[in-house]
Amino acid sequence: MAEQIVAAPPVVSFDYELYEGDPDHLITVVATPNLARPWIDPASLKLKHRIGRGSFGDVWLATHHQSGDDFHQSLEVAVKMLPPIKEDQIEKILRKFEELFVEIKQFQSVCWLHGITIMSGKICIATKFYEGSLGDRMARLKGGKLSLPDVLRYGIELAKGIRELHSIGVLVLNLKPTNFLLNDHDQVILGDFGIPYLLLGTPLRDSDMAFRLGTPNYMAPEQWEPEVRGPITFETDTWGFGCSIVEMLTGAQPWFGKSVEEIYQCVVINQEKPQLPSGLPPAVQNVINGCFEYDLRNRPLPADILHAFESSKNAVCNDGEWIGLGSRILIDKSNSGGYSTWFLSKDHLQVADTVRSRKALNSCRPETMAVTEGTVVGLEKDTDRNGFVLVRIHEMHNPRSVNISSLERVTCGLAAGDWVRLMENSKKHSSVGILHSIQRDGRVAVGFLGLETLWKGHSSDLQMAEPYYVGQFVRLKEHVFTPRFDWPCKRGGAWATGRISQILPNGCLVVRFPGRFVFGDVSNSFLADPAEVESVSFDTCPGVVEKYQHIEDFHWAVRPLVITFSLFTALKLGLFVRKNVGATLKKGRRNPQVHVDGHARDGPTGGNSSAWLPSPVANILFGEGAPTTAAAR
Ligand SMILES: Nc1ncnc2c1ncn2[C@@H]1O[C@H](COP(=O)(O)OP(=O)(O)OP(=O)(O)O)[C@@H](O)[C@H]1O
Repeated sequence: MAEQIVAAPPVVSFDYELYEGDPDHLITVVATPNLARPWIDPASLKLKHRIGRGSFGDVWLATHHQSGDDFHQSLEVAVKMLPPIKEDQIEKILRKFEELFVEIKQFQSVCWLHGITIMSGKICIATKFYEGSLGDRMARLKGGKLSLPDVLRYGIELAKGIRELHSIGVLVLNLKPTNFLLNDHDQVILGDFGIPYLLLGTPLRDSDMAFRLGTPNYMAPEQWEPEVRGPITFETDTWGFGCSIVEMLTGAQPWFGKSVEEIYQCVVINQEKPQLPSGLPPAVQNVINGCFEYDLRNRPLPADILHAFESSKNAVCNDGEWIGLGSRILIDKSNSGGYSTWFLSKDHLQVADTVRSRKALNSCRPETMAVTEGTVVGLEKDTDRNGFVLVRIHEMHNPRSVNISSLERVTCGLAAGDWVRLMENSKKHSSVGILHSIQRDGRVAVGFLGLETLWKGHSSDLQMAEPYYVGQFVRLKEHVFTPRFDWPCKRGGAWATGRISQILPNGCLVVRFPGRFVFGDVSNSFLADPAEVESVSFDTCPGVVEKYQHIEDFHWAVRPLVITFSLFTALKLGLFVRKNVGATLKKGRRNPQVHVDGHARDGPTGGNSSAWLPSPVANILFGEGAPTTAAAR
């Protein structure tokens, strides 16, 4: 099959045209093959030797020979040979590459692409050969780290490269110093233009590769299992950028020395973050800390990073220490409903926008909805930061000045962060998700469990869904027999009830079961599809028994406590009854007319109390020597 594809490659056109070469060799006017076509004849590529081996394939130094009627050219290129891909997928990758090729070639901070070919059944991507990478440079330095001015300079160039790729919808997903190449002007160039993104959704032959989408030490939490903990978005690259900056500043790779499983445990399960060194300009410290937010929506975008790095560039003196005041003040998330500065600055309000008070993120905390619905009629300066807007509220004469961070834009009845349901069910992904963005023209991006990337569509495809919040009790719906994820059962076999401990950006619920007792390291946390669960509360529990059972869901200790308490109460009751019965019996002996002869007239308050109790219970309550009817006689 691969041979068939090789035999029928995209038509190689050698039309002549003028071009301006790669950015390092500007305005070299030559006649050259048609640059809009990425296909390279494999016979024109000669591999010389391997210069590196990465998780996404080997890199070879090669010579690319090109010739036409009146030109001949031999160029040294680097060839990235991708891991084996299932044959029926190769054409798909080639097409994807062709779509990106022309656009990527216009970028200043992304490696110069020569083209693509297939050799020995493997996809090979030829790029300009650079002298080395930032990783190589760092390895040669004492301590392996760069000075702060260099980190800021390279950081700015990198953020620009990432922003360029994002502008055409490409995620890099593999940001790390060995992928940052250096050009002749000591500028950093993105060596990986998004190969993991190119391979996204492509079944690979190597099962280990299929499970990850990047280099573990630099991978964001959602990158490990994008369908489950995703989606992967532009902010996924922000995490990788933060890891690279930490490595440049400290000389130590994040999670160095840990196995892939250990890194997964640290990043995904324990939610740990790489440690930043101290003494950084506050703006840089804020933005890099923001890169390690677990919820990707709270992370900054490359534009925010550029802003912070550029504002700090001039505040750094020669010895690498920073001078002067930092720029942006970090909003304490605890005071802003769980939203970071970066989250809040992603949507800029405009005059005529409909707004309402912002609810706390993933929380049911009752908010004072100061603005249930209003219209923005005026903006203050710096509206993307921490400014104020004038809002006209229905039935209020004068517009009110409201802090921008306490408002959310409502379009077609929806605001970013709302729970939404897709009108048409899909088998592949959950029907309930979280709205990530809504444009003023109604275009939406939604995170759905089961999808690796954001679902894009129109608000008319969605309807509001019941919101979930952290702390809420949930149980699988009755009609769900085979849930998407494992879900524990109670003793009787019914689904257990758990409590939401976290909500992932795709709506996936992390549910803990405090009512279940588990030994040792056994996890008591389960994932759940929001479309498969229903809320459980005292109000929804129909009877007393159900209400009591719901109390047991709060903590596994409730049942043993209740049993102990019941036994204790029974014991106390027994002693109380025994005392009273004893007194009555004594009275009865003194008064022989009291006739103790049978069940009908005996009762708990009269005669021989133990007579109406089964003898074992009587023994427990009154002791072995308790008087039975016969003994009494
Ligand atoms: N265009 C290039 N010019 C010069 N050197 C390159 C080029 N592309 C990659 N390299 C170097 O080749 C080596 C291997 O690169 P490669 O990207 O395969 O490995 P990696 O970065 O460790 O892994 P990954 O496959 O995850 O990207 C690196 O040291 C890198 O700097």
